[in-house]
Amino acid sequence: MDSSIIQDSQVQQHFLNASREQLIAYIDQLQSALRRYSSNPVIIPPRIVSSTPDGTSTFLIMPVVDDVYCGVKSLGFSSTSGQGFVGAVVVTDSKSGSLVGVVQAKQLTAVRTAMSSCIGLRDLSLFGPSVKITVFGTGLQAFWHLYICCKLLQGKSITATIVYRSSPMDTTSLQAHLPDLTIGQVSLSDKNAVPQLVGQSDIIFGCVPSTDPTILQEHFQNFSGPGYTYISLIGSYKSHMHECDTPLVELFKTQDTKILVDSIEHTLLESGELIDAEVKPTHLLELGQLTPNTPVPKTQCGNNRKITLCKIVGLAIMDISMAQALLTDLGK
Ligand SMILES: NC(=O)C1=CN([C@@H]2O[C@H](COP(=O)(O)OP(=O)(O)OC[C@H]3O[C@@H](n4cnc5c(N)ncnc54)[C@H](OP(=O)(O)O)[C@@H]3O)[C@@H](O)[C@H]2O)C=CC1
Repeated sequence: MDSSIIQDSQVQQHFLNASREQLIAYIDQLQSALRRYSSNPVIIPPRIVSSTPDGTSTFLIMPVVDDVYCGVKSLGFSSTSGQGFVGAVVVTDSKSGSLVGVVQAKQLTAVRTAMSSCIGLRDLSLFGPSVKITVFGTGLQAFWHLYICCKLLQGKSITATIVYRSSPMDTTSLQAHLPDLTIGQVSLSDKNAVPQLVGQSDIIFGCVPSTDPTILQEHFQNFSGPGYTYISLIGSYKSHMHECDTPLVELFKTQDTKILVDSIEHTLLESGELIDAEVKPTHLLELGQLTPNTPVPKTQCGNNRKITLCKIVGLAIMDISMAQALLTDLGK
C-alpha cells in the first residue's frame, strides 16, 4: 500500500504554484464535498473535544464517514506551545478503511476555508474592472483569503487593504506571488478609515475572532460605494464573537434573503452574529445547496447597494476532501 505524509510547507507551495484553473477545480471539489454533507449531514458525526489528563493540551477529533470521503482531522492546542492549533488530517479508503495518507493541518485548514469563502464569489460579472478587497486579520486565514480571491479575479485591477489590530501583515510573499496587486494596511483603531473602507469595498473577508463587530450595516449606507458587496466571515466561531453587526444580518431576515453558510446546524450553534439576530434555519442556505443555476442570494441595503453574506464555521469534510485531492495530485 502506498501512503504519504504531506507537510505544511508542501501544502503551501502547492497552492501558491497552482494556476487559477487548478484553484477553480479545487473549489469545485470542495463544493461537491459540501453537497454530500448537505444532502446527508450524518456523514459528519459529532466531534470529540477532550483535554489531556495533565490539563495542558486540548484536542479536537473530527471524523467524517462517507462513501467518498473518509477520515479524521485531529487538532491540538497547548497554551504553552505558542503554535496555536496544529494537527493532521488522516485520509482513509472508504471501502476498506486502509490509510490513504496524512496531510498536516495548518496550511490546509486556511486554504480550504478561503476556498469555501470563494464558492459564493463565482459570478465575477458582479464586479467591475477595478475591485477593492478588504481583509480583517493578518494571520494565515487572511493571507489565503486574499491570495485565492486575487487569483480568481485575475485580469482585474485589485486594491487590497488589510486591517490589522496590533501589527501589519508581512506582505513580502503575497507581493512576490501577486506582483500587480496594490496592498495597503490600515489599523483597526483608525475610526475614520475603517468605516469608509468597509462602505467602499467590493469584497470583505472577516478573519478575526472579534467580540465587537467592525462591519456595520450603517457603513454601507453612510459611504457611497459599489453597487454590490460580497462579505464572507470566517473568524468568529463562538456565540460571543461578532464580525458584523445585528442590523446587517436583520436586513437578510426582513427581506427573506438567504445567508450562505457551510452548515445550518453548526453556524446556528457557533456564530454570534446569527445567534444574536435570532436567525432561523429557513434564513440560511448551505454552500452545498447552491447549484450552478442558483443565483447567489443578495439583499438590498439602501437604494444603491446589494449585499451577499456568507458565514463559515468549518467542517471536517472540507479538510478530508481537500487532503484527499492533494494526496492524489501530489502522488502523481
Ligand atoms: N471558519 C473556519 O473554518 C476557521 C476559522 N478560523 C478562525 O479564523 C481566525 C483567523 O485564523 P488564523 O489566521 O489562523 O489566526 P491567527 O491567530 O494567525 O490570526 C488572527 C488574527 O486576528 C486578529 N485578532 C485576534 N483577536 C482579535 C480581536 N478580538 N479583534 C480584532 N482582531 C483580532 C489577530 O490580531 P493580533 O495580531 O493583534 O493578535 C490576527 O490578525 C481565527 O479566529 C480562527 O479561529 C480558523 C480556522 C478555520
